[in-house]
Amino acid sequence: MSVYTVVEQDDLVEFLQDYEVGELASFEGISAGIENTNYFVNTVKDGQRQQFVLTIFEHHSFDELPYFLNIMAFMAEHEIPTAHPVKSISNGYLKELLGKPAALVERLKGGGVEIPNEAQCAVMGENLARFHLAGKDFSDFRPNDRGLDWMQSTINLINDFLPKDEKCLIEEELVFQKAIDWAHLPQGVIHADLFCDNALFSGNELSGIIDLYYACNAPFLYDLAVMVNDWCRINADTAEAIRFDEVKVTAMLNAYRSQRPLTDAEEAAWPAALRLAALRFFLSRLKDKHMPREGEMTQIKDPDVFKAVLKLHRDA
Ligand SMILES: Nc1ncnc2c1ncn2[C@@H]1O[C@H](COP(=O)(O)OP(=O)(O)OP(=O)(O)O)[C@@H](O)[C@H]1O
Ligand SMILES: N[C@@H](CCO)C(=O)O
Repeated sequence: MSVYTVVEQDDLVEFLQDYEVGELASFEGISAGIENTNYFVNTVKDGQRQQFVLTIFEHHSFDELPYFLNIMAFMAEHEIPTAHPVKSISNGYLKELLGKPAALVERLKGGGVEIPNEAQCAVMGENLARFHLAGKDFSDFRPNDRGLDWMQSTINLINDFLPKDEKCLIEEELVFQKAIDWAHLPQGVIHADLFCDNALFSGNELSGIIDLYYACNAPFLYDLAVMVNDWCRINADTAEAIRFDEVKVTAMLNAYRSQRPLTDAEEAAWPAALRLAALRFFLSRLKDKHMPREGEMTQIKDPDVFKAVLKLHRDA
């Protein structure tokens, strides 16, 4: 259960007094998710039930959160399905609760998908392109803090924990990636972590994209590769047997291209983007495994999945 910060009824009643959301009716901790504390919060305003998600940020500082909350609001206002944060009376979207940064956001309908179908992959491709296009009018800038510099410092940090084959694989891949001209590909606001557990669906309808807390400015193509690597994978009992479902890959790419055609340079860089996206999550999962943060839930995300994905793309 990922409720690191326990909220009592009195705390919440007091917190909600700074919002125009009516009276607290009920609340309940959310077990999914590993980074933050999340609660479903139900209120009643003018006789109408209203539903929200309260997030207490366990790792972000007060300074970095306005960027993410502003993107969520911006995207929701530009008809990209995302959860709109709720403005408090005194301090905009960001508040403090029990000494930590906290925000109340609109609760979206639907649930996560475990094995996405072809139609859902297409919906995600289309909506990611719309997200990228809408972001062109978003004026704030945030560099990618999971880019090549982070990858290099992460491998330096975890080097001693890794078997030789993993070290070689990562080091070789970093040399390859550093030689790619990423800076000249189309860039803008990207989600950067759009895995299956960060989108809520009702049937084949996308109700919303969540967890925008890695959003940053980076090449659009990389964002698409992050998504293909998670949504279009066919998992197997062993990581070595992982494959890709080419029907889903094609559905996702074509739906993306229907909204924002890829440039020739992007088409050429696609195999490298798939590798870069695999490397990023291989490294973060290795770091979480070998150097877990203190107090973090140990819901291990398997690094071997992305090791296998990286090797698959390198061999392709
Ligand atoms: N706006 C929302 N509407 C409905 N449900 C939500 C919303 N935001 C989060 N949830 C639910 O809460 C769960 C946890 O949220 P989330 O994935 O953002 O967790 P986290 O700990 O903040 O991040 P991470 O996934 O990186 O660990 C989601 O799986 C989803 O079920
Ligand atoms: N989506 C990431 C975790 C959150 O960033 C992963 O599956 O490794």
